[in-house]
Amino acid sequence: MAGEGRRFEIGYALLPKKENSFIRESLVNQAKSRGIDLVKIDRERPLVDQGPFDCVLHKLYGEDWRSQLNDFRSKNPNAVIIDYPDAIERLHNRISMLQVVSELKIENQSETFGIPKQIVIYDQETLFDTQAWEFLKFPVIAKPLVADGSAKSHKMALVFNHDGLNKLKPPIVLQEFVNHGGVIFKVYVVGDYVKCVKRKSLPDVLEEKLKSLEGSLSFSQVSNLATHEKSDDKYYKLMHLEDTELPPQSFMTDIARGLRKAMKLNLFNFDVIRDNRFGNRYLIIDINYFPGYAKMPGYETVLSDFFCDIMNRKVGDLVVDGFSQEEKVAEIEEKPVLSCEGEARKMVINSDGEENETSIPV
Ligand SMILES: Nc1ncnc2c1ncn2[C@@H]1O[C@H](COP(=O)(O)OP(=O)(O)OP(=O)(O)O)[C@@H](O)[C@H]1O
Ligand SMILES: O=P(O)(O)O[C@H]1[C@H](OP(=O)(O)O)[C@@H](OP(=O)(O)O)[C@@H](O)[C@@H](O)[C@@H]1OP(=O)(O)O
Ligand SMILES: [Mg+2]
Ligand SMILES: [Mg+2]
Repeated sequence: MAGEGRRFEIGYALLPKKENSFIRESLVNQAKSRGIDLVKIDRERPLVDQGPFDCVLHKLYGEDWRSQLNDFRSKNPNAVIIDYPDAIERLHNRISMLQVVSELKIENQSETFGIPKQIVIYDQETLFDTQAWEFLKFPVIAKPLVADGSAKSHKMALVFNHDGLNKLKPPIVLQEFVNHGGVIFKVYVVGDYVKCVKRKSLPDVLEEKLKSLEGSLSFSQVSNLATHEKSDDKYYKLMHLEDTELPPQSFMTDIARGLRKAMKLNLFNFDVIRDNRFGNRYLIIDINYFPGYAKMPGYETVLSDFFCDIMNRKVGDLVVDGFSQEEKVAEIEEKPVLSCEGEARKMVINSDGEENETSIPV
């Protein structure tokens, strides 16, 4: 049970596609058996008139939703919001998304990590001014700058040479395509929990083929295939997914923890590729808020554990409302609320304190 006999109510607000994939009966039942009721938030009614929820779980954007969350927060100061809109917003821009990776410091002797070389292009002029981005080598991937979950924001192009530039529509990020053996690692983070899985990716591109290849190749969500689709997929077999070694778990966990703390987010995944040129160098190419957890085996248990931990304030370095527990503690009056494992925990107050800047550093 989440608490001593007490039940908790978690309200969720998700788009229909997400609701269908995530809110499965198996999850609802498992959470229920552990004292957590998952309740759909009615988008036709103000959030403040509903619940009162102990926690709001959401993946919705826009000003209206943001102000509804703010109202809810001021009326329910003890409720937890997973996650805070200002923290999520960083992931809606492919430059600010990866900035946090560049700033991350992790001590590791055997592996290194980083991001691919990239530049943001706002207009056609800069796009064709190759001097502006001469530090990038073909092939490059052109990604829409905005990553807001729309179909458009997932439309990418692999550009082999100058001819391929004509079809691109700024604002875009041009990112060096790094050969990585056709396999991508997706690292799912749920609070303290970290799980790395393999997925199919784009195949390597040989340098000598670059000139002869047509200008560019468009694609969308190449790694987002359901498991059953993969088994008969010839390409999937060709990539020897089975034979590919996962990156060291402790290394991925360190990166995940670092990102979680820096971004103040609990629910996200990040895409990692292993640079063929080095073998021990990993590049983070994408971070997604509230990804497809249902694709993780046993996701019901992982998520139910997380909900219980949140309700009992047991998540290590609990990140709620955009502040880590440590920051809250430094900033606000300390009030022990729940006792877990013999340790007094601090109450996390939904203060209206200084919110993070919403402007995106590019
Ligand atoms: N720099 C890169 N080098 C090599 N391959 C890359 C690179 N960037 C992206 N890819 C490939 O393109 C795919 C899509 O890129 P990315 O993950 O940035 O897009 P997305 O639409 O945000 O994906 P998601 O569905 O995970 O949100 C990746 O899964 C990977 O296969
Ligand atoms: O369901 P949603 O619309 O949230 O789609 C998300 C999708 O999850 P799904 O598998 O449930 O479709 C994620 O897949 P995995 O990384 O887990 O493979 C990833 O593609 C996110 O980028 C998508 O979020 P968006 O960037 O579009 O907001
Ligand atoms: Mg991705
Ligand atoms: Mg993405």
